[in-house]
Formats: sequence, structure tokens, C-alpha cells
Amino acid sequence: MNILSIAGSDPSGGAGIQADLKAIAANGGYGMAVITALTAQNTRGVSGVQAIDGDFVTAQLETLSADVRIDAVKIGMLANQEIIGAVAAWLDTVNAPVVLDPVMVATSGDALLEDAAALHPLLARATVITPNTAELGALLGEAAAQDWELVLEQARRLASAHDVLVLAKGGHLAGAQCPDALVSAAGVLAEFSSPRLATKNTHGTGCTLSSALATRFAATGDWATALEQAKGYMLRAIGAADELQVGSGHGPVHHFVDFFGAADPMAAWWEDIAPLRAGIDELEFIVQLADGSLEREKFEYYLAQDALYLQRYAQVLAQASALAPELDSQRFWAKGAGEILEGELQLHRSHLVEGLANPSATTLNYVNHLSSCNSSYPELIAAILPCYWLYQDIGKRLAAANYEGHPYGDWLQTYASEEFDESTAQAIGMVRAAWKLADPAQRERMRQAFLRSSEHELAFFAQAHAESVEFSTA
Ligand SMILES: Nc1ncnc2c1ncn2[C@@H]1O[C@H](COP(=O)(O)OP(=O)(O)O)[C@@H](O)[C@H]1O
Ligand SMILES: Cc1ncc(COP(=O)(O)O)c(N)n1
Repeated sequence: MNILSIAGSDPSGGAGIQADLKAIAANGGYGMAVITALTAQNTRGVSGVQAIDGDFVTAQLETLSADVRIDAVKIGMLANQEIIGAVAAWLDTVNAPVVLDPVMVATSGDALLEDAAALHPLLARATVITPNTAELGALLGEAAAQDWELVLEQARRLASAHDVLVLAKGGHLAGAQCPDALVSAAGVLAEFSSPRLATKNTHGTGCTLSSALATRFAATGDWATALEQAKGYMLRAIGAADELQVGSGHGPVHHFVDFFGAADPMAAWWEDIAPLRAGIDELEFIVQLADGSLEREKFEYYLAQDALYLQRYAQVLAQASALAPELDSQRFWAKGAGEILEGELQLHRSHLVEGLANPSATTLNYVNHLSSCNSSYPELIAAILPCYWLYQDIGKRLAAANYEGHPYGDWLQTYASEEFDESTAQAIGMVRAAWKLADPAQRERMRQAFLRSSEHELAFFAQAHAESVEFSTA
């Protein structure tokens, strides 16, 4: 998909043409650029603007469109009326969806357009306009809205006045959420919200979002889908912004987060628990379970504790579903809870004389640890993860140890399930996604929750033999 950005240059690379080309590429498009203005700019502000002659903007546009198919256009900084006129006239000659980001001021507060009203002739030629709250107010000749209801109301009026779609953006409002909504004259068509991330590095967010939106629309042909994808990308790029060290003011977002973001934290966590994993493998209980020499009584003790554990674990998964920020994760954790209540516990009961046991101190310690994390979604799912991941890992070796006539053969069999592999991969993915959005203190709490649960897993497997275990992960 060939995506054209018509915008100004930001030498610091975080906004304008430079941001657009990065965002287009990161979203799978082929980026092209017609420059409307040079700015002298860094992360602290804009110290000069030199607009390109309108005629030369036209020359760039016509030369390009004479040769290249253009699948979508994104428009950013236009600087003055002459350039707006040149772009408007050229748009009449092309047939491509147009995302217009009505850039008026930089994040630093510097003016990038002489007069808001000058944009009016261009509005009806756009397919989607993406004003922030200040720009939305300015386009209507009103004050910037301070609450989301008024933003939506203003967006609807702007959409109606110019017969376009308006992407209303709540990034500048107060509150824990950053909602964005696609609004037509008839009202809200789609709305996506994300958590507000604590970072000052938001230089170029508007340029980046509008470029991602144009690119995703060219690929999908659907504005709501394009917005959902662009918003997800935006959140990841803002989430990784602090990994970059560019300038001392408002730094850029990490456009290539999906390609060159920090090393996978999940791999590091897995390494952190290497001693615990080795410890589990060496437990008498696991060794005997694998070779079949495990006493029936010890197996039943383990099963009884596991059943008691799983009842509480299902409640913890249901709680994770209740806390989860969006539909996919809500569904995933609720499904996990349901499967335990219907399937796993059934299997335990078939091996057990029911109602025999009370939870041991080891079992209680583990479930209490899980419960202690249950007011924070990221920490709770980090605490939940070892039960998936360690079981899947040990399960592979246990299933491989199975043989004809193994006394615990049907039990070992249950470990060799592709569905469980898939669920484990999904659980890891959900924890990774939550980690990306967490601040450093929360990330450390997540890691600790994961480590503690891994220790409880070791103690849990050890308890039937009352083996003493030493914890060594920091
Ligand atoms: N701190 C933040 N955390 C998460 N998303 C943000 C944050 N700041 C801006 N965004 C998102 O970045 C996008 C650009 O929005 P906004 O900042 O309102 O526009 P502009 O850059 O044009 O002023 C929106 O999707 C907005 O929700
Ligand atoms: C050349 C240029 N174009 C646009 C912006 C707006 O930046 P933001 O996306 O932060 O509003 C900018 N600072 N510089």
C-alpha cells in the first residue's frame, strides 16, 4: 500500500514527515512524502518555520501522482493559506481516502499554522479529520472541551458541518483513560479507549496516530478496524517511548516498538526461575511420578491438595477476567476458570475419594499469595502465570515418561495437550502485553508476583513428601 504524507519536517524525527514515514512503515505501508514546510525544531520546541512555496508543493504533488498509485493520503502541517490552497486543488484531482490531522500547535505549544479558519476549504475534501481537543474547538470557533461528552458533541457538529468523519481524541483530557472515537453527523460509529500512560514523551502522537490510521485503512478498508489497530499500535509506541533517549523535552514515541523494542521480559522471567525449575525436576515426587514408583497414598494426597487449590484458582481466574481491560483477555481468563470447574476438577474427582482432605498450609500459602494480588490486573495475571507455564513445561517431560501400563498413565496423558500449549502461550502473551503498559514500579511488582508463585509451585509439588525446599530467586 502506497501512503502519501503531506506534512512539515521535524528534524528531531519525532513528529511531522519523519514520524509519518516511520509510522507508515511500522504499520506495513510504503511511505512517501511531500514536504510543505521546514521547521527548526527539537524536543523542547520550534525555533523557526520556513514554508515551501505553494507552487512547489503543487509541483511535488503533481509529479508524484503522475507516476505513483496513491492508496491513502495523510495530511499534517500546512503552515499557511497558500499551501492549503495548493493541497486542496490537488486533492480534487485524486481519488484516495484522506486523513487530515489539522495541525495547529506543536506539543511544545508553538504555532504551526497561521489561522485555523484557513483550513475550512480542506475539511470537506478529507475523509477523516483528527483534531485534538484544542484543534476541534478552534475549528468550530469555540473553546476547547474539557470533558469527553462535550468533545463528542463538538465532533458530531464538525462532522455534520463539513460532511466528514471526525476522529475525536481525548488525549488532552484529564483522567486515567485516553478515549478516541470515530464520529459522523449521526453520532459515534466506534470508540476505543486505552489507559493513560505516565510519560512526558508524547511528541508526535497526533502525527503518528493519523499516519497509522491512514495506513491501516488502506490495508483493511474499514475505519473502525483501522482505528482499533492504529490505537493499539499507538499505545505500544507510547508505552516504549521511555526506552528511547532523544532530547531533554518531550521526546518521541517508539515507532518501531514492534520490531526493536526491549528484549522480551517474559524470557528474562523464565531465566530468573531457572533454579526453581531445576528444583522441581529433582523433587522425589516428580521423579517417582515420572517412573511410576510413586506411592498411591502420596499421589492421592497431591491430588486432593491440587483439587482444593484448583477450586480457589478458578475463582482467581474469574477475578482476572473481571479486572481485564478488554474483551479478549476477559474472555480468555473466564474460559480458563470455566475449563477448570468443568474439566480439571472432574478428572481429580475420578481419582479421589471426595471430601477427604483439608487444604495444607502449603496450599493455603499459595492461594493466599494469589488472592493478595487480586486488586491489580497486571500483578494478578503475573501471579497466575506460573501455574500455566510450569505445568506445561513439566508436563512435557512427564508425558514423555509415560509407558504402557504406567500406574498414573491417564494422569500423565492429560499433560500432553496442544490446547494447553496454546492456552499457555496466550497467558504469556497477556502478561507480556500488561507488562508493556506498566510503569517500572508496577513491572517489578509483577515480576515479584511471578517469582513468588513459582516458589509456591515448587513447594506444592514437594509437599506430598514433606520435602524441604529452599527459595533462592531474588
Ligand atoms: N499519555 C498517553 N497515554 C496513552 N495514550 C496517549 C497519551 N497521550 C496521547 N495519547 C494518545 O495519542 C493519540 C494522539 O492524541 P492527542 O495527544 O490527543 O493528539 P495530538 O498529538 O494531536 O495532540 C491519541 O490516541 C491519544 O489517546
Ligand atoms: C513538522 C511538525 N508537524 C507536526 C507537529 C505536531 O506534533 P504533535 O503530533 O505532537 O501534535 C510538529 N511538532 N512538527
